[in-house]
Amino acid sequence: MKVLVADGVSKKAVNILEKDFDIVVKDKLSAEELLEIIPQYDGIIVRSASKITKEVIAKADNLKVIGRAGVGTDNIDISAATERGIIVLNAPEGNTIAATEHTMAMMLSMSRMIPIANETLQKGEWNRKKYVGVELRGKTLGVIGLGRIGSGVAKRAMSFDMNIIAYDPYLNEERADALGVTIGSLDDVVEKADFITVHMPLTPQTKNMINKDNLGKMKKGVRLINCARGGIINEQDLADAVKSGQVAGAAIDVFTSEPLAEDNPLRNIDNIVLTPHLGASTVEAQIGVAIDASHGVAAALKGEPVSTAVNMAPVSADTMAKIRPYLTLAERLGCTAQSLSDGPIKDLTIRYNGEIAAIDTKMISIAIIKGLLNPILQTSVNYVNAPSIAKQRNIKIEEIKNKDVSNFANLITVSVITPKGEQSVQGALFGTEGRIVSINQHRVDVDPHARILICPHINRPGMIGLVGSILGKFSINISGMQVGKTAIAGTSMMVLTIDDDISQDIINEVLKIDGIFDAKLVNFYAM
Ligand SMILES: NC(=O)C1=CN([C@@H]2O[C@H](COP(=O)(O)OP(=O)(O)OC[C@H]3O[C@@H](n4cnc5c(N)ncnc54)[C@H](O)[C@@H]3O)[C@@H](O)[C@H]2O)C=CC1
Ligand SMILES: O=C(O)C(=O)COP(=O)(O)O
Repeated sequence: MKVLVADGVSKKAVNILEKDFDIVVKDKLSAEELLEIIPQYDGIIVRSASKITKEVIAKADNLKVIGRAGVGTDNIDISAATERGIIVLNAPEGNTIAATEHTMAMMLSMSRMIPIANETLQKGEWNRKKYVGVELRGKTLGVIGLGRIGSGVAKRAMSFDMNIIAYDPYLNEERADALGVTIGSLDDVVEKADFITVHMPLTPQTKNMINKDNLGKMKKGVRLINCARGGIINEQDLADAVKSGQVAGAAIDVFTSEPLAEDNPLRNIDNIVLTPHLGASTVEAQIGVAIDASHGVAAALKGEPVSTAVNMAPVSADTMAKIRPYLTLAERLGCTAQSLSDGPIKDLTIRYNGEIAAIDTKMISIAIIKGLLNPILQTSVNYVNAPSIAKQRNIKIEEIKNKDVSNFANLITVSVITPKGEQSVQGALFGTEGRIVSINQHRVDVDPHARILICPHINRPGMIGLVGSILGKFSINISGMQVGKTAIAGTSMMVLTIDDDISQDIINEVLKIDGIFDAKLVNFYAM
């Protein structure tokens, strides 16, 4: 598979990905070139420069994953990607410190007028009177958006003896208390703060959140910082407020249009400090986000779940550690249930018994659905699109959890109903190894790998030999065999593990044997 590493993402990404994939690096990529080359790629890693639009996604016939080496995914059309089953993931933590420190740098350089003092001094102007700044000590800093970066800024500002007032409608009180900040409304922040810094994504709610109306309500001489996203503070309104003296200074790293447009109103105003979207631009942050994004991309391309996917049900790292061992087994149970069924599946019931019932099983159920659908569909079914494809196919899904279980520490039961009846398969984890422990009420112990041929048959001597000789005739090697017991009188279940490919003609020969009720091939390679 082929991965495009764009936008000057650190070469660490190449080091990680080149072991398993073909890598092409394009530090500078025009919109036209991206549209032209995207069909060749299975994965892409970008920063904020490349725009992965609906049009790009429409042409991305092989794309399975978009990795964002950074936080903001506003340069990616996530709903278009989700519709095509493309995983979008980000690297939310690697650049937090860089953006936090940049915000502090911007706040300090704005309040001490360092950029203009430097610029004029470089030209030979020794002007100590003109560049008298203000202290941070004792001032109130309003933090809007108290997430990773906002809380880091609050923490650092406290060490400058600033008072913090924060507005974040999604913040729980416990976290605010732990941070030791006062929580207020947006109006509180607007009216009380001497400095205001914004740290939330650009959304319909946050766009133009700071505008001429509330700029007018702020303390005269307020200073503003935006190291989050261009447009949260209306650029024209801010420029006007700085020119009128209502706002004493502003420090802006991000813009409505990047690279900075020639006619951007924030240009050429002495009290405004501008940087070209440098918040994440430290050596450490770029290495961090490249490592995180490329591990995510590698996992996605290998069909494994990704904890930083933004278009999938979110799973914490802690939950992921608990569920990871179950995922392969879950997928294989889904694949087995599909192979056992005759006709379209109408209902899928997933039962979790034992220890597993206590954990968040959402992703395990998605793995089952993925295993169930992948063998029968042309489109690749993954952790992103599996639930919606099941819905489109009118498969009713029910999850039942119960801590009670006998014989096993944990048990997953996958039952499917088709117009021809019900089929069920159970699996359990032994250590980290998944086994199929029952098929249609026949107790077995099967390592679900390669291909298995499942033959319910009459319980009489010689049946295994008859099937074995047919497979032998076609030079099919049997590498494992199990005969399942059941309470159902007179029937047994033969499960043969087969390494080679096996055609329907051979299966038809097996079906002709007197006393063989059925022969179902489960091909785990087709998942
Ligand atoms: N300048 C740069 O180079 C960088 C910019 N960023 C940007 O900084 C921003 C913050 O990043 P993180 O702290 O990592 O994100 P985060 O997700 O940890 O925090 C965002 C916070 O905003 C809050 N929020 C959401 N909607 C809000 C609203 N309507 N009003 C007030 N608060 C709201 C959320 O509850 C959350 O606490 C993002 O936009 C990100 O893209 C991040 C890294 C580098
Ligand atoms: O991570 C973010 O949200 C950023 O804004 C950083 O963007 P960049 O990767 O430096 O183009």
